[in-house]
Amino acid sequence: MSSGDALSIRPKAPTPVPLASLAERFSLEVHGGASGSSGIDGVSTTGVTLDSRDVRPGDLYLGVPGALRHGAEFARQAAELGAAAVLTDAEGAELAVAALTNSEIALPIVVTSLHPRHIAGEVAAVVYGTDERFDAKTFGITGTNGKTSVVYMLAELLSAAGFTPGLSSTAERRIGDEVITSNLTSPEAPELHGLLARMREAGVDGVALEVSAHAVERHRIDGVHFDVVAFNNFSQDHLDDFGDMETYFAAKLALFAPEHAERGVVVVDSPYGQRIARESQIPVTRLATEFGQEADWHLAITRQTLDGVSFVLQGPAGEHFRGRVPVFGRFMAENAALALIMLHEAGIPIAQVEAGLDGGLIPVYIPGRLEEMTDHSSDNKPRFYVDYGHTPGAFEAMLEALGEVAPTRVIFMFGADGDRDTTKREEMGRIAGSLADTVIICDYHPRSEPPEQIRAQLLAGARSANHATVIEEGDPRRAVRLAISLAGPGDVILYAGPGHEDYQEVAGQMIPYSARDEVRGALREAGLLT
Ligand SMILES: CC(=O)N[C@H]1[C@@H](OP(=O)(O)OP(=O)(O)OC[C@H]2O[C@@H](n3ccc(=O)[nH]c3=O)[C@H](O)[C@@H]2O)O[C@H](CO)[C@@H](O)[C@@H]1O[C@H](C)C(=O)N[C@@H](C)C(=O)N[C@H](CCC(=O)O)C(=O)O
Ligand SMILES: Nc1ncnc2c1ncn2[C@@H]1O[C@H](COP(=O)(O)OP(=O)(O)OP(=O)(O)O)[C@@H](O)[C@H]1O
Repeated sequence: MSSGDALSIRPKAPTPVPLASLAERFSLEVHGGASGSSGIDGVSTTGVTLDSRDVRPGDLYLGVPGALRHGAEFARQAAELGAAAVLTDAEGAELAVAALTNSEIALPIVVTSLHPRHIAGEVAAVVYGTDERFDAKTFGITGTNGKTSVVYMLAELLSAAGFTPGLSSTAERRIGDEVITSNLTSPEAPELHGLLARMREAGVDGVALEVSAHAVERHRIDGVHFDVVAFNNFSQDHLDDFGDMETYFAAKLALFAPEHAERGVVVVDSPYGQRIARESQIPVTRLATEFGQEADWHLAITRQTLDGVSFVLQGPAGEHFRGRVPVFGRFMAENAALALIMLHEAGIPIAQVEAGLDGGLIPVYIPGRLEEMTDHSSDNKPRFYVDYGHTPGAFEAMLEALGEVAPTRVIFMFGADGDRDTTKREEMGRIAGSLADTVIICDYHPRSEPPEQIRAQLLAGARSANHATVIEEGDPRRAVRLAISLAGPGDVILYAGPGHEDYQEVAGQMIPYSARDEVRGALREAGLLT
């Protein structure tokens, strides 16, 4: 269950780093504190974490102040798990001393005058050796929808070009063939550098990282030097955290700066993309998917069906690529094109990628993104897709894409996150009600909100469209079976939200629930899957 309770990924053979050298490099003061906390001579560290529950012996535990509590309060747990020292701020030093009172464990406490979160990435990069000494080609993608898809496209194309890819996304962290389920989309900086160090040990030489707006704004990518970063699109999401669209946009724009990356690639179909291209502090190249939009690269869709989309990509110096992805939706061609251009900008020629592909087919598999559950072995059966989309922009992109590949009817089922951005719910409902034929509203992650309250907002939006048949069925298990019962030959059922996830968060409980497994089981019950 990806509830974030897994221990973070670490290198298998870290190199100890003397605490004294970190103290000098980051101007850390040794805290005298109460009796028992010892000096730092002879102390070295082999790992970094800001979560006391994640401490391994020899770790430098970062006591970080947060919205709910100060991490230094957990210094005793860190000590009991074998931390070599605590790095925190002045307030945290007092809390750590208090937490360690009457503890037989003497733990050095070093103090920074900065916010501990603001040096976490650089400290972790030094401890793990993932600073400038990490020479893998490193790519980052930000935007509201499609980041995970682009990350998987990047990994597939890197592999075709002869690289050993590693990736970090909302769905998974992948280190060569090793796959770990993710908790946060973008892990905290210490975990990210531990992951990069593990990747280097595994011979990974091409890294694709999903970069959420939170990651940039909350220093989670500090210490990472991206060869190329990209921006794909921007629409409403996460206003619970950023408050307004301009603040959310500024968090993404901040990635296009020399302290983070060398070069950028920007999709300039939208005014937001054009703004990134204009205001970027690093050189950018532009991709347009709409005819007539001024750009360096141009994408044209040549064919699309439910089984995939074919496209042609033209570059500024005559570069030309004819390709296909086995997932429907013109935006999936855009995701592939963006990944191709990112590799090109990092000095990996399109011809080198092409040489590793069979006739331009990019055999990408993106867990829980328009992932087909049926086996479409015969066209007189309905098709069932599970997706991760949970924003108005994603709903519009998916449903418009389905409209272009003309299934007979679209049955669209979804819910909405509790305790997150509530202002996008009516719009999600309205878009669904406008573009689908039948809408089934069910529960997703209610969290601490009453599920019927969330459904009511979605229902209001869906009914305001005065178009689709709108049905309420709170239990997603029953909603899946209802959708299948309503579907006829050639119809498409699209279940948006849960994607790859294997849990449902209800009133503080993480209930095991995999939408993909549930759908496959229901399809077998209905004789639609062997
Ligand atoms: C808004 C946000 O990003 N909050 C993150 C932040 O919380 P915070 O700084 O307020 O920390 P806190 O919960 O008060 O805890 C303070 C400190 O005590 C530590 N602690 C806490 C408990 C304990 O037992 N031991 C311990 O050491 C914590 O690790 C933390 O360092 O640091 C915490 C520790 O790493 C994260 O768990 C928490 O993510 C929360 C769960 C979250 O929901 N984040 C979401 C919004 C997020 O980051 N989403 C983005 C975007 C996804 C997308 O694009 O859709 C993502 O990248 O996932
Ligand atoms: N380029 C795109 N433009 C618009 N919508 C897209 C695009 N790519 C994918 N989508 C839609 O958005 C959904 C989410 O895609 P994906 O998980 O790749 O995005 P994400 O940005 O990683 O989401 P999150 O940040 O929540 O992890 C997809 O399942 C699809 O419906």
